[in-house]
Amino acid sequence: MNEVKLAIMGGEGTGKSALTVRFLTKRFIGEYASNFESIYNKYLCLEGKQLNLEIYDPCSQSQKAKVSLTTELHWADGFVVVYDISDRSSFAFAKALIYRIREPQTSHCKRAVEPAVLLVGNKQDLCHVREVGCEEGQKLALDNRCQFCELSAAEQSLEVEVMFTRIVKDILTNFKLKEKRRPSGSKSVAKLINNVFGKRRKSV
Ligand SMILES: Nc1nc2c(ncn2[C@@H]2O[C@H](COP(=O)(O)OP(=O)(O)OP(=O)(O)O)[C@@H](O)[C@H]2O)c(=O)[nH]1
Repeated sequence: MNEVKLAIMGGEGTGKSALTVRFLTKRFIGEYASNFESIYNKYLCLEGKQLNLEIYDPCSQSQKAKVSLTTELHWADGFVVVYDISDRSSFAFAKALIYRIREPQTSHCKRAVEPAVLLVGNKQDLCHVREVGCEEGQKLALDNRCQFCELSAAEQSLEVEVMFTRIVKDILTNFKLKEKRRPSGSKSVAKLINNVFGKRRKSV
């Protein structure tokens, strides 16, 4: 069974828990305990594969501390980065998180394929007090090789499910890419060893 690890990141109060709980239970519960972090498990069947999806929902901490992301970058196969469309500062924080995730990978962890990222503008139901334009979110996502959507955890159960399915599919695509790269890598090492020892044998 494939293990898929997804981290839900974003500023305080952007709706990370609301999105996670909506996906897991199809319900919107107004308030969530925010002083502890959780890892949820969900079994899924996607593209004919059985998956064990682990979702990491961090507790609210100082935004400055969370932008380091060191543990998450090593743990997660993909990220959902959430901001609140009615709160510009949460968009600035989402931007900082995305820049951190997209930093040259070798500087913080070695990956064959960069992690999948989906940027989410949550609380679309508050569009009458919108502070972040939809096109700003789209541009940030496009510039940083991320998927993008706007939705409302409060009002849209189906959209939330589609959003999670999209990021999990992207992660599965990355797994396939990694698989493709691995055999060719080992082949070239084998070829190299063969070349070196083959030549030596010939010259004896
Ligand atoms: N109007 C509206 N409110 C929402 C939506 N999603 C979440 N909220 C509210 O926003 C507040 C914060 O939601 P949480 O899910 O606790 O946000 P969080 O990002 O997990 O918060 P922290 O863990 O404290 O960082 C709560 O009062 C939710 O009811 C939404 O789509 N629309």
